Amino acid sequence: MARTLCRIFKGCQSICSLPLMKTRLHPSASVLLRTVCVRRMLTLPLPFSPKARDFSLPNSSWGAEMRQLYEHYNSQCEEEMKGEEKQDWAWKRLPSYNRSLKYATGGVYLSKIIQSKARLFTRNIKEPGAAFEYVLFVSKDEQKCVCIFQAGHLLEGPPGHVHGGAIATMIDTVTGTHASVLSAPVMTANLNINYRRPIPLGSTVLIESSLNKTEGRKVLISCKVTSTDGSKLHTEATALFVAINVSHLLGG
Ligand SMILES: CCCCCCCC(=O)SCCNC(=O)CCNC(=O)[C@H](O)C(C)(C)COP(=O)(O)OP(=O)(O)OC[C@H]1O[C@@H](n2cnc3c(N)ncnc32)[C@H](O)[C@@H]1OP(=O)(O)O
Repeated sequence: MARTLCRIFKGCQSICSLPLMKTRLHPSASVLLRTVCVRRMLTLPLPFSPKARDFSLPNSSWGAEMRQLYEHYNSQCEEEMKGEEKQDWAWKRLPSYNRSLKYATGGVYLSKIIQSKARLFTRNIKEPGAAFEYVLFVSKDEQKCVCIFQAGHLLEGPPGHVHGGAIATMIDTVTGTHASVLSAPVMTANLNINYRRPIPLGSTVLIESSLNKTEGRKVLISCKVTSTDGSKLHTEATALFVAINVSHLLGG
């Protein structure tokens, strides 16, 4: 609860700081304005739920392999310590929501209904385990990103195997998230995929993304999808992302 309030407060802080930057107020008036702003924001309906679900946390649908790998990477993640230095860590788990909170109000051209109903493609199926179950970890130096992906029964393409479009979706998600961590918001400009070996439905695979190079606004990434022990190569890909200004998304 305290963390949630802290997140909301931080959001409010940036909003409340705008008028203060432009007008010269007596310090006591500034404090009052901030307090009123924060109180008002807390009583107004928010554009997103303050209790947003983090889909990257384990749920009952996760198989033993998914859980073991999650524990393996999670045990190497940053541990939050109160009042002390944070411990060394090799990986960081990236939380995952079904809506990007930062842009939750959507583009100016979207209707209110679309804005309120829009959900991230990979996180829009309510039944746990039915479609995309995944968690992403990014390395400390951010050169690598690894995703543990369990493909649910709704992702069937060829009988008993995962649809190529679903694999492409996951590759785009993993490499795109990695590129965003490395850069600013990005969009996929180019995605090349070689499908080498089908992925059985219900299985867990590793999707590994590596930075090839950055060139100005361009981020070039390579990616491979393997069995969890690394012995089978299922898919290989390269991707080009271009950093965008968010206004790029507001033009329609
Ligand atoms: C949490 C979940 C994360 C999921 C992440 C998923 C990300 C996505 O799926 S995004 C959706 C799919 N992608 C799109 O819809 C993008 C549509 N395309 C666009 O909006 C634009 O073409 C965009 C943003 C890619 C580039 O446009 P713009 O910003 O004007 O850049 P532009 O000046 O054309 O190009 C910049 C550089 O990239 C290069 N470039 C652009 N497109 C390509 C391309 N397809 N192939 C090769 N190079 C390209 C240009 O040659 C240029 O290079 P240089 O600087 O060396 O001259």
